[in-house]
Amino acid sequence: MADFDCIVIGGGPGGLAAAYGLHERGLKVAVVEKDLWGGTCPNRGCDPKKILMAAVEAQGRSEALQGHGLTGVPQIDWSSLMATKRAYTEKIPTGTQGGLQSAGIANYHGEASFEADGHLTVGNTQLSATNFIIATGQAPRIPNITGQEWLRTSNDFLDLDTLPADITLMGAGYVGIELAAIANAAGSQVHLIHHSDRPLRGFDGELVTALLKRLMVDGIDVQLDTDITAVTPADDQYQVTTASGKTWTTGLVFATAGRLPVTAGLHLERVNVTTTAHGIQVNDHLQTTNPRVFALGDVVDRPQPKLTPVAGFEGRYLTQTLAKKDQPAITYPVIPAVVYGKTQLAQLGVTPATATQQPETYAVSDLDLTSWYSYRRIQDADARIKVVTERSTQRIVGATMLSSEAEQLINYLDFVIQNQLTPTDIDQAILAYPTLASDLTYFG
Ligand SMILES: Cc1cc2nc3c(=O)[nH]c(=O)nc-3n(C[C@H](O)[C@H](O)[C@H](O)COP(=O)(O)OP(=O)(O)OC[C@H]3O[C@@H](n4cnc5c(N)ncnc54)[C@H](O)[C@@H]3O)c2cc1C
Ligand SMILES: NC(=O)c1ccc[n+]([C@@H]2O[C@H](COP(=O)([O-])OP(=O)(O)OC[C@H]3O[C@@H](n4cnc5c(N)ncnc54)[C@H](O)[C@@H]3O)[C@@H](O)[C@H]2O)c1
Repeated sequence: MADFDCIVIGGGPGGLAAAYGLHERGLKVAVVEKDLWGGTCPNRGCDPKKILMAAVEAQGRSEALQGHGLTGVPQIDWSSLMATKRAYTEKIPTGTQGGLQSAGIANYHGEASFEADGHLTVGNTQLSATNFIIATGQAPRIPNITGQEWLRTSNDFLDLDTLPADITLMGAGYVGIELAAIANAAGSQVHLIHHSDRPLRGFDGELVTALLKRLMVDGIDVQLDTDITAVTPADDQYQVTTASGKTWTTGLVFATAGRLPVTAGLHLERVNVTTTAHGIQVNDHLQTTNPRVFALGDVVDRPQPKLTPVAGFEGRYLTQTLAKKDQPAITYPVIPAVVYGKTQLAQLGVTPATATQQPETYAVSDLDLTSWYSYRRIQDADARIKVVTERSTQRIVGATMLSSEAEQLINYLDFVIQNQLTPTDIDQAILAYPTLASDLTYFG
């Protein structure tokens, strides 16, 4: 039986960060992956989505400049956009596995499961280790409705040969809103259906409403407080039925109603690793209820958002924890979150809602950016930011924004917050003008 210092289960961004880090520190490491090497983000998540989004963003920029120097809005050619995406994603699994092989990290392809004596089985191979890291991620949740077998997922959307003329998305979270933006830009009639009155609960309510309004202006049929109860085949399409009895016919229906931790098949009960409905239970050292087994990334039950940079941060943290004893508990820096599209919703640090509840501690500036040079130049009609400052230090501690530049500005503000910079500190640098970075001193 091959024996290792650490076996990482799951070859996604979190597991790989841990595996490379432990290997660099001289530990004998193996990684097990049951499906695509590289995991969700580069194969069927962030990266392929953002390749499709490049065309969406370009179209949005062009639309904004109609009557301001541009004529003609570019149309999306789905098959060539998908070919561009595939040219990227097709190389990911072999490239990722090749990287492990070149580095000398043992890698096994197959589903890992624990045995009662604590070793791991992958197919016919038995492996043992001093420590294990579970980094098995999440998978799309399929709601329990009549006709649930007809529901597609984001995995299917991101690999569609042809985009139907009409699609329905069940759930207006990150995935639902981003896929709606892509399909809408590519010419599909999109029905974005959400079961409550408030999608994206972690984000500022006013800016979420402004984002949904923009999606509706773009032609998306956004229905809130609507429960889809059945999806049934109708010729070569599907009939969607809601709890109120409303029906419509659509080309495909996608479950975008959240994701669930992937723990089935691991037999965690055999090694006394406890799970909750939200994932694997860990302490503040990412240690599970079995002291030899750790967990990180999307599969963990913790309050931080399930994002690639968070999984990578946890992988690097575990690298230190397993290589050295007596490491402090994990503490997270501020975590930026972005919902991508023609206009992007981004959030970081202290939220306006929290700040408003503590008026002695925080001040909130709600700024309409549409007249600021950076946004006027590109005719961004949505641009708005809420900046949270700490009264005692006058430092920025949080920001929520909507604009076609939000994905960039949020990272500049991340550096400002993380390094506790004041406008005077920022003024010490000469920044290229006129750019988003040269606006930084204007935010307070
Ligand atoms: C459509 C979509 C878009 C997204 N966009 C963004 C974005 O723009 N930005 C962002 O930060 N995040 C985004 N995310 C989230 C991001 O993909 C995840 O947070 C990230 O991939 C988590 O990394 P991970 O290593 O924890 O898990 P994963 O990347 O999911 O990797 C887990 C791996 O474990 C493997 N595995 C599972 N069980 C076993 C087993 N028993 N044995 C062996 N292997 C196993 C799986 O096959 C998988 O490859 C997106 C997600 C989706 C679905
Ligand atoms: N841009 C990004 O960084 C990005 C993009 C995609 C995904 N992600 C990550 O992946 C995670 C999962 O994304 P997601 O969009 O699948 O989940 P999500 O939790 O963000 O959104 C799912 C939404 O569907 C709703 N819902 C649940 N059941 C429903 C039903 N029956 N009908 C209609 N609506 C229903 C939920 O209330 C929720 O608001 C995110 O939380 C995020 O961490 C990030």
